[in-house]
Amino acid sequence: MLSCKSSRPPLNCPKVVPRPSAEVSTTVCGSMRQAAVRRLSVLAASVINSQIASVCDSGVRRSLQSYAQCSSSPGNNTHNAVTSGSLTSSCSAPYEFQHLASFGTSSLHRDLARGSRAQFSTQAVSTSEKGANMAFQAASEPDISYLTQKEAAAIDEELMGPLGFSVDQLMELAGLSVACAIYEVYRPSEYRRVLVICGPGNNGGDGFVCARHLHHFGYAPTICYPKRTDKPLYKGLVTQLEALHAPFVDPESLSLPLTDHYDVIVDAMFGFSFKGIPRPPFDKIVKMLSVGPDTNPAETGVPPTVSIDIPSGWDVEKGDVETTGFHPPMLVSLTAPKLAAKFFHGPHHFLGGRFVPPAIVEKFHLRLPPFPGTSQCVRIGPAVLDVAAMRLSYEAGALDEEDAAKDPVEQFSRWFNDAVAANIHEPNGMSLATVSADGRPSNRFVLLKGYDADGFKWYTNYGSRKGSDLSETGRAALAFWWPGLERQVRIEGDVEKLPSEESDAYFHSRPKGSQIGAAASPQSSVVPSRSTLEDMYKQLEAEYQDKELPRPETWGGFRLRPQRIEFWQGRPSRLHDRLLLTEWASVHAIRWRVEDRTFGTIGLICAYRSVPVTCEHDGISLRVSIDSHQGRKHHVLNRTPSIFLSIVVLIGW
Ligand SMILES: [K+]
Repeated sequence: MLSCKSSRPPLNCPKVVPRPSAEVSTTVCGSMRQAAVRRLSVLAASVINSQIASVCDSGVRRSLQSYAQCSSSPGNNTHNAVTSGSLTSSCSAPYEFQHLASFGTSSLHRDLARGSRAQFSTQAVSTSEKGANMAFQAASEPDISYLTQKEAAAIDEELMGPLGFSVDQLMELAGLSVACAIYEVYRPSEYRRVLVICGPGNNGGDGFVCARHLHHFGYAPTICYPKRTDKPLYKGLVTQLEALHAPFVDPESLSLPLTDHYDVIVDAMFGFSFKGIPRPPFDKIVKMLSVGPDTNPAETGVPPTVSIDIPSGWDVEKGDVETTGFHPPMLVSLTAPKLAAKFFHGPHHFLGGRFVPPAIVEKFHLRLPPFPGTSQCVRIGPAVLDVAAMRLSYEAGALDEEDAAKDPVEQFSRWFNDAVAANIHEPNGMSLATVSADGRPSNRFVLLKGYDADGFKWYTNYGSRKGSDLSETGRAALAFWWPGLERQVRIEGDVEKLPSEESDAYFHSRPKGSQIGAAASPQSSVVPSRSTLEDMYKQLEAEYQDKELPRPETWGGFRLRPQRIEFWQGRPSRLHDRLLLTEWASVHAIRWRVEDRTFGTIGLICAYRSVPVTCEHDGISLRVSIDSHQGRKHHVLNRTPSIFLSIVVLIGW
């Protein structure tokens, strides 16, 4: 019997955690990493704006391969490493997150260590390098109108005059858009306590509306409203917030460090009608908030500030001419940015107020970016290149083994239905990873077209790269990513072609346009021009106008018979839930068994939450007992002695 007690520091300990040793072996790789990061930043900006394939040159590929070979982050964390930036500064990540890279050895890492190649596309058939670079330029210097103070007021009058809007209507949409923009950058999981400072005019009204929506989004807003008015609109907005039990505080009670009480500040003091220098009591508040966009809230005591329409105290056209020193990291311009916004250099600039009708656009010759989908706000200005700072806390749910279906296809079905119900865009989109006979991996997104106990199906051109990889090796891996639910499903197994009758039936169920497209496209081969493809399409369209198009022999379905299915649910601090089911064949039937939960997770829970842990083993199985505030939990792991050893090392670490 072996017992060990953990004595790790609590989670909020500010201690800097050394990077895991395998990652630290970077004296040689350090400069390559920096180069990779610089290039990745440019690449990331291009990803945001356009298809990127053609800008990823061989140098980037080499740099990234170097990085991948230097790092030892666990499985999915290679993705995390790229997006959350453990390339540059793993020590700037939250304390508990820094530890995660210490655990586990992923199959991806093993594959890379064996010398397999990481996959990067270097060529795109349909995207020119020039096109991608132009898209990047466009994002850096947005083609957008900036308004003078006079124009802003004139638009206001036009909206509320001939165009029939009321002030509370516009205020509602403006405040909602600010709340939505805040949610994009400062999630309530980390920035729950919001101080909204409201001025005497409509900018202050936007602040009230924003505060109300923030409440409904899961934040805890507090209001500072130094100069009250008796106007019914404002009294109503105040009453609405009081009914939500939002506290109101006096300006005198505000003092540094504001970070003790608030995680983010909304500056709704003055908008486009501001003139001169802030008068009391706003002068003191502006002074208190006067820190640059890149300063550290822990040092200044000022949480990140979001300014509505204009950073308060700034001249509406000339910016911070009074040198208030107030430079918030986030600005939400309404209707269109005012000239002062040209002097805003913070990382987050959004446009809100999705209510500008074409009559205003025409009359004032406005150039405005389109709002995506149903969004109330759109990011403008240069894309954020601080990839290291991009991280979300996963809080959408948990996956408990006891709640999961025993049959993985049934479990997949549950999650797939959840994804459909959650309105995830194309929930049947999945990445399909294949490998050629000589070990070159490749990956792309395709659409799942059916699943049942026999496997997961999709259709493609048999002559494509994936088609030939699958014919050569007969193996593939699928991955589904459902962002709103923070869930991932990974499926690996053997692949076979579907019977031709099944491919025929599916082919003829497709819209005629898709059938012709499949027949016309010489998949994965370079075509002289797009018009060649279009000509071929038109020719087939004419030929088969009134008759059935036969399924091309080169086009059909595949089925992956799963051998491993992993269900992954994101959790806070990267302590995700994973449930891995692997197939095992008994004499009578194929069955599934649940693999052990990630050892690292158990080790982490013990090590970083300072929970008492006891381990007992009898040579065949290891019983780990953990005391937590929810009671005593037991985990039994059936593993070989070497695995026991590593678990014991993890727990004792
Ligand atoms: K403001």
